[in-house]
Amino acid sequence: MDPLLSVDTVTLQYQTTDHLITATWRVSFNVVEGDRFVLLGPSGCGKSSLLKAVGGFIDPVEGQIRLKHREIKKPGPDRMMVFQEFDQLLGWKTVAENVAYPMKVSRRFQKAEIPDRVARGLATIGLERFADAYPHMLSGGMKQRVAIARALAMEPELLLMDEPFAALDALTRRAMQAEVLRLWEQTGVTMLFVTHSIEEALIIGSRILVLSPHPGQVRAELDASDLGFSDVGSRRFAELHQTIESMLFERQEATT
Ligand SMILES: Nc1ncnc2c1ncn2[C@@H]1O[C@H](COP(=O)(O)OP(=O)(O)OP(=O)(O)O)[C@@H](O)[C@H]1O
Repeated sequence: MDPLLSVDTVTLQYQTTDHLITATWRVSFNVVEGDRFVLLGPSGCGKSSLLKAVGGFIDPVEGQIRLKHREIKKPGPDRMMVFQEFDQLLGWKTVAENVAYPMKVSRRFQKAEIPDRVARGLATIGLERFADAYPHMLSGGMKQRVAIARALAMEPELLLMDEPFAALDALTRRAMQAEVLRLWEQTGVTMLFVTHSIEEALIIGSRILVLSPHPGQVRAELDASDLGFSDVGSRRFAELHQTIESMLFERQEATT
């Protein structure tokens, strides 16, 4: 299948005043339409940097990133990002205004269709009653649902999610994972999802790219499309969990 996103031998670096930091080293992977593609690896292995590069916020020093064969050079409304932080919503705008905002700014849709799109977006995440509420009135989980609805309302080619549930309590996190899977069933949106939780990767991901510690290099690409919520605790889930754990652990031991 023709890839929607192709990341080809991408090296990412940051130049600080004293150091040149290599975040990823020659990372390659392809994401096809409808994938729930997960980038998994320990803290500092360059997962967020890769997502930012796909978002068009940083340029590779080596290699290329292409969306539908076109090189990514800058951010665009075809790639919407959801972050970990609860403060990604605009605090002075209501929930409905927050969802409408990227649609207005990007002019991706006709002005007249925006209210209807906002209403549908809020209905899909069950927050229509909170359309006029302000972000400070919402729980962390609700804020993340609004951020996801806002991104999905743009009908992006690619939904980029950077540890979106890492700051939530365990129960809410579980509920949000189920919510994302439900939204994926509903919309079929292609997702690129960053996490350092093996369990989350196995629940959310149809494919999992395991990255080595800093600087991030591809360790393996695994198929987890047959695993979901109902498989947590199953033998296959435990085996794959163990396989990934030893990959990450072995590598860490080798570098310490
Ligand atoms: N703006 C920056 N300036 C300098 N170095 C940076 C910058 N952003 C990230 N780095 C460095 O690049 C490396 C990769 O960071 P990155 O945040 O992409 O990793 P990560 O896998 O997402 O980690 P985490 O799970 O902790 O968020 C790290 O060594 C980090 O310190």
